[in-house]
Amino acid sequence: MADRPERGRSERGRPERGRPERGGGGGPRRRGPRQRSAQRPAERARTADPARDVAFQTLTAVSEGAYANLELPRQLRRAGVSGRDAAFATELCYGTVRMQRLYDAVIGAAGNRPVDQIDPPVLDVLRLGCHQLLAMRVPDHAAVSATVALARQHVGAGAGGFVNAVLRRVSEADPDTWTERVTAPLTDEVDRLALRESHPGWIARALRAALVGNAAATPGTATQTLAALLHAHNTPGPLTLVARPGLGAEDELGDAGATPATLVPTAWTLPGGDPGGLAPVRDGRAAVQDAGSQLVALALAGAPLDGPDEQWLDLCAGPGGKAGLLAAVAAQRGAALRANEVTAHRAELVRNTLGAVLANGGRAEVTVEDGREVGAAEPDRYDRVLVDAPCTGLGALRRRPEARWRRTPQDLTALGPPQRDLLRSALAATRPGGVVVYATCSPHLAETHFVVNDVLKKRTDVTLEDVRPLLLDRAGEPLPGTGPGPWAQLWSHVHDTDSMFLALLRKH
Ligand SMILES: C[S@@+](CC[C@H](N)C(=O)[O-])C[C@H]1O[C@@H](n2cnc3c(N)ncnc32)[C@H](O)[C@@H]1O
Repeated sequence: MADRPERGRSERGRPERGRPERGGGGGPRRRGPRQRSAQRPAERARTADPARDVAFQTLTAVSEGAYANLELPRQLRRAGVSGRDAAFATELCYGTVRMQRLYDAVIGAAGNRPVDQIDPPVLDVLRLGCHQLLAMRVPDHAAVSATVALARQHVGAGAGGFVNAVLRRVSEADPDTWTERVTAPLTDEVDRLALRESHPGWIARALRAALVGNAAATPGTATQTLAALLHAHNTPGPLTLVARPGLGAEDELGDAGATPATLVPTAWTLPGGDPGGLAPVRDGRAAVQDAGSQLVALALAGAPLDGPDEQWLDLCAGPGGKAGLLAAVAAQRGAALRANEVTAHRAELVRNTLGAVLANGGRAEVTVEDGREVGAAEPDRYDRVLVDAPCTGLGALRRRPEARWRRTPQDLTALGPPQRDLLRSALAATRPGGVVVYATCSPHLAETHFVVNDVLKKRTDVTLEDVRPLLLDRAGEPLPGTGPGPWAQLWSHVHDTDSMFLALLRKH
């Protein structure tokens, strides 16, 4: 059993972890006076507890290229860890991966050596120790001794001694002092902020440009707003479900304790627990889906249209989240959805997602083709087309803890041409009078404004329309804070969604 105090009770006046103040951008939590371990080394555990072991094994797999959101459930199952221990392992693992850059700076200072001179497994153990000491409500003595046990079990007694020495030094100062100490040498304000909130500098600068470019901040307020956005990436988001319309999931979600989200008509918020255990999720009438993604699908479905409204296309559909919602709405209107995906195994996921709509009499088919060729193969055919383009995912960093360390500026160079080609193909596949929604789960200007502007350059047959009136909350009111138009940018720190971008184009 992992050591932690009762839920909701703050240790030594520490704020509730995982729910830091918004907008403060304060990095790790502020804490009261330190506790020292009364344990002698001989009394310390020699093997790690299962929850910390799961976090360590997951971290090791993530360092080797695994995705935390896929690896962690596997490790939890393997170790038979569930309930509160699973929640502890999840926070420890996700938080450690997210805050890695800051913790490495702290470890380097406390260990008096650069982290690239520390063996990777020892470094992983130290990072886990830092997260317990600086951001979780784990008493210092428990954090140190349990983490030393982890080092002994997985690396050896010598590593245990080193981990003990470094973590004891870490425990001698509070989180704010450490943050101040390691960021002080940096002279640039954005660099300091990036380290404090544990993001690569290039991502922090790109997000700052996106905030200004979408009028979500002025050059004068950009750094403060950026602090709120980066901080949101380090804060677990709500557990949001979609109730696919017309499939009767709503009552069951309500019975299971979910509440209707105000932001989107189809969204429900689950206070906790395993959504996979709910019957409507198991049979595909509902699913876990970010509210921003739901808004994108509903915006496409809600765009006004003259003439026929029968053929809908999702050009890049895998793994099928938006296709699932589109198919349900299309079925209510007697329209058919074609969900296309270039990767066969992702197309299979789309097929699974569409099962519930098909079983209910909806019309949807899944195709496996390069979306860049669909426009030439089927010109002027579709009434509504979604291009949810492959992108860096810089708007979904809070849901993908390791993504910020994997992405590079070169990804933007590689993604630019297919993003443009897919949008061109979508326009070719759209009938005159039909609409295309171009969307990304990234606010990076190179994947959003620049793509749409480039494709529209020299084209007189396509107009960019204001998409903001199509972003309606549950009460039917337009969402505030999405920018000056005509496109819209959602923000994690404002809307509590992924930072999705969407633009509405109409072909004439
Ligand atoms: C952002 S994801 C789409 C997410 C999806 N709409 C959802 O809501 O679940 C982009 C998808 O585009 C696919 N893709 C990449 N290049 C493609 C291409 N040339 N043609 C079709 N799909 C492509 C990727 O495999 C990936 O599944």
